[in-house]
Amino acid sequence: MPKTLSELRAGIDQVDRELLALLNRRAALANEVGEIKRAEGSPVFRPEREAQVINGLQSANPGPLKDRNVAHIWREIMSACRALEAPQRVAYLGPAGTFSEAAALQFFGSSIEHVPCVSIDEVFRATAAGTAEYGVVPVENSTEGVVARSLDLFLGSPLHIVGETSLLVRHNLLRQSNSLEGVQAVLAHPQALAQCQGWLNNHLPDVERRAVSSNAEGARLAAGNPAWAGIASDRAATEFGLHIAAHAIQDDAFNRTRFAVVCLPQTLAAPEASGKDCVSLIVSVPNRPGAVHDILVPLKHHGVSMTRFESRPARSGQWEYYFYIDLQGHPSQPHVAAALKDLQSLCAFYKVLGTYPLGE
Ligand SMILES: O=C(O)C(=O)C[C@]1(C(=O)O)C=C[C@@H](O)C=C1
Repeated sequence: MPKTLSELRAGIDQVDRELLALLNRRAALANEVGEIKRAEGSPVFRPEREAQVINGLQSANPGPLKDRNVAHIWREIMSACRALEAPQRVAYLGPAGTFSEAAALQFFGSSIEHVPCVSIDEVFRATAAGTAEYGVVPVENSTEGVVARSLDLFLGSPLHIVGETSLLVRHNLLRQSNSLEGVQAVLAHPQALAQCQGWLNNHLPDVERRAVSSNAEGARLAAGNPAWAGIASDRAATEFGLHIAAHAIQDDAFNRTRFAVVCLPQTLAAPEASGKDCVSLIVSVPNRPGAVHDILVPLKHHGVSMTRFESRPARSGQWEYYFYIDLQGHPSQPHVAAALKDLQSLCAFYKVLGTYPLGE
């Protein structure tokens, strides 16, 4: 005899009570961990431990819950437990409703103190000055390429990278009404205007495109003028009380942005190995033939995979470049340590930006 709806709901109520008791037991344990950390003066946030918890649960997950939902749920549970130990202040490019805020929430969960900043420079400054313990900055977009300002700021910054997260960026056209009739200007961050140019050319070809400091700022302005539209996230629509006049208008359906999580080394030292890690470096090589080729040789020799290789002008006027390199692995692994040592010996400039667990 199949169970009735009310019997099934009674079953769910029972499980929820058990889950509540278990979650509170977990929170009490985290509180005790917090006391030990306070006594030791060690950091509350431990990204490698959180990565291990999630990886372990995903490997043990019998379903029917999907692995990515398991990750989501436990990130929130750990965020709540972490906040009991001590709330973490996180800086990002604001205002509320930006993709940077969404990335901060995806990485840290929702139990954080928000420190919205007016620019990427300000995120670096606020984090270096201790106004925030952590900063979240965009580094790369799958349609538009590198976020040059972030890469340039890394060069002279005391901050290092302790984590990464990537976000599927879905842009919507937001305005006071839910039609495209009468739009006279579209206001958004230049990267969003670029990521939606095909759609704008097709649907609003003669409408002015106006660059503003962030997509959330465009949405805020569109909320005050019926002839203006913004390009921003679902969250921004809710935040500013706007309609979504067109959904997912980005030209690339799989448009993703990668974000780096940064902090001062004294806030959190380089995370220990989680099993799936990455090392980010900035190097420059002497200006001579074959120098760029030579820095790849130790990687091949020691069997280390390179997952990223970007160049930025060194601004010396000499056609010199800084190379931003991501390697797979952790310096505690002998083959990675050996490759880094050989690589360093070939470089005119060498800076480890960070070692951290690979993000989602
Ligand atoms: O294991 C710890 O160090 C904890 O503080 C517990 C916990 C968790 O909730 O599992 C919370 C915060 C840390 O970032 C890592 C894990």
